[in-house]
Amino acid sequence: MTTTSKDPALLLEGVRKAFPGAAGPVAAVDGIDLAVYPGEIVAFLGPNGAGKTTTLDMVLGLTVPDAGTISVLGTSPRRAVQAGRVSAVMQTGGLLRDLTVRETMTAIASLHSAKQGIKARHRIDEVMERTDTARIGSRRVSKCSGGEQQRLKFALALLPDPALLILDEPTAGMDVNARREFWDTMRQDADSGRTVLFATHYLEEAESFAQRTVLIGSGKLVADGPTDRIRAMAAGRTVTATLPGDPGAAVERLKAYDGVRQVGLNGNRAAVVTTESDALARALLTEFGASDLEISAPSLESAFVALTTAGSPS
Ligand SMILES: Nc1ncnc2c1ncn2[C@@H]1O[C@H](COP(=O)(O)OP(=O)(O)OP(=O)(O)O)[C@@H](O)[C@H]1O
Repeated sequence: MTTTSKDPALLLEGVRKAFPGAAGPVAAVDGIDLAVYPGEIVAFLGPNGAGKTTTLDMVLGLTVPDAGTISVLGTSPRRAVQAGRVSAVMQTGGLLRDLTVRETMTAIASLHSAKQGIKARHRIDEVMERTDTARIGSRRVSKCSGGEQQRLKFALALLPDPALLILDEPTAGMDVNARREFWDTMRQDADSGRTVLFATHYLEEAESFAQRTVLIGSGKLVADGPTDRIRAMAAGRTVTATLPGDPGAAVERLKAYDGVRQVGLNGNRAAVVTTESDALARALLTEFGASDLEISAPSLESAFVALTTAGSPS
């Protein structure tokens, strides 16, 4: 099948995947629709267990969806991987500890199919320069730091010059410096027009690298849009206050305020998740006669939970 620049590089429609659990099947991915277009760099952001890895495994043809369809560069995930058009840096997947960095590159290049292999072998030097692995070419993998090993995996993924690159938490376990170095390398590659989808726990990584962020929680898409907009949603604060009179009626009024994402009530105490905490605090004090007001910044994790349970924002 031929593709045009308007065709998505990646298309997921109604994708579902469940795993057996003690109390019956657990939906790891619960009906995901997603289109990623050529040249886009998209962060797949979500807390632990959100379904990121399961989704990426299906995109790479490592597992098959229970329902729904996935098209990668106009073909099936498996075919796209076999043709070297999509490659990945995954969390698991080991390197051979006794080989040097350069030997690893050469060995993997020779594993590509005949046509791909010639192309990959010709790219070794260029890719090693680009990923800053050339200077550690003669180092044994076992002597490389976690960050260096991750850069080597990245270099291996670039060997077939894939149109689509999938990264599953590529900086997991790296310290701040190694993480920054990794993203600097990635950024240099980004100009090449490659489509990139990367899973991360870190909002900062989404912010510094992706124009678009897809937020996932409990196997469902919670939000999808420009990263700065997602940031504003996740950066909401919780304003807690005691309400006089009939708190039930106040809850309905509070929901109508700008920036309010969720309103909870415990007795007379209301907890409001909002992106406009100053304005809401002012209104609570002046218009609602509220008292004992507190404003807290939730962790990213709890912001995700609030967003997930607040329903899908537009
Ligand atoms: N092979 C499996 N068998 C049973 N349950 C699984 C399996 N793989 C994933 N799960 C469950 O599916 C859900 C989604 O897991 P997944 O690894 O996709 O999430 P994630 O967003 O990648 O999380 P993390 O950020 O921790 O890697 C979790 O509840 C997980 O426990």
